[in-house]
Amino acid sequence: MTAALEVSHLRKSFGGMAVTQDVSLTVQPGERRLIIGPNGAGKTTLFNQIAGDIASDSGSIRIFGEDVTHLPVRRRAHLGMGRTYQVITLFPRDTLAHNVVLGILGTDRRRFQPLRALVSERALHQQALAVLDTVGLADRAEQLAGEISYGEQRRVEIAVAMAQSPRLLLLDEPLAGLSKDERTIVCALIADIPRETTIVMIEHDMDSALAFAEQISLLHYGQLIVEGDREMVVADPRTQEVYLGV
Ligand SMILES: Nc1ncnc2c1ncn2[C@@H]1O[C@H](COP(=O)(O)OP(=O)(O)OP(=O)(O)O)[C@@H](O)[C@H]1O
Repeated sequence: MTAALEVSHLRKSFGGMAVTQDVSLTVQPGERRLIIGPNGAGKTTLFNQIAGDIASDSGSIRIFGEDVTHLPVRRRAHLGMGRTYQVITLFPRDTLAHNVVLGILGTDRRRFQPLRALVSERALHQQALAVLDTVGLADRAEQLAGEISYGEQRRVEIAVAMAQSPRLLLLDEPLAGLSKDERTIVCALIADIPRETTIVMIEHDMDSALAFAEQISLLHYGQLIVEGDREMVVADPRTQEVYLGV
């Protein structure tokens, strides 16, 4: 079976500091993979390399068999890669509906055809309402993004990423900063994503994401040091020592 994501010997240094070091990782289609590790382990840098937000020093990245190592973010998105960011990226002074429209246009060809975009503005708005409806926020469509709760903003971001029907979705700490109740809602939203979408998720707080994780990779000082199914990784003494600090 062709892997959904195949990362081979990936490296990145910033100013001589090695942040990811020879990272290799394979994620199968439909898999739910959790990437954990202490602060500064290199998790977000690895995501930025996979998504194309930063160039890698060496190594390669394939999604569904296609070598995307040197492709820009937009081309990777067209091949089915979607992502959310650790820091919320919605425009706070813009309405939810308009934020969703911008998200949809991010990978949509209509973005490059202004005349047709005008014609389809109404259709886009309807599409945005449908996207917001998937996360129970259609009735808040005309509210400013900055006026809704942090957990609701997270839901909108995930809905926008899903609106592009990604085959591979990268979620960077989607539970960070959420209250217990908000975490429950966002976890349920992620659990409902169909298996056609493979998910790789970074989460600093392992407990919050444990139910999601089928396979876990532990990153420490830029290296994957433990990898396997949930029970195995949690029980591994290196996880206990490095990550849980016991
Ligand atoms: N653009 C950059 N320039 C210089 N250093 C960077 C850059 N991006 C990340 N780093 C450094 O690389 C290291 C790893 O950062 P990264 O954000 O990837 O870690 P992380 O595992 O995601 O951490 P956290 O759990 O705190 O989000 C840190 O020491 C960080 O300061």
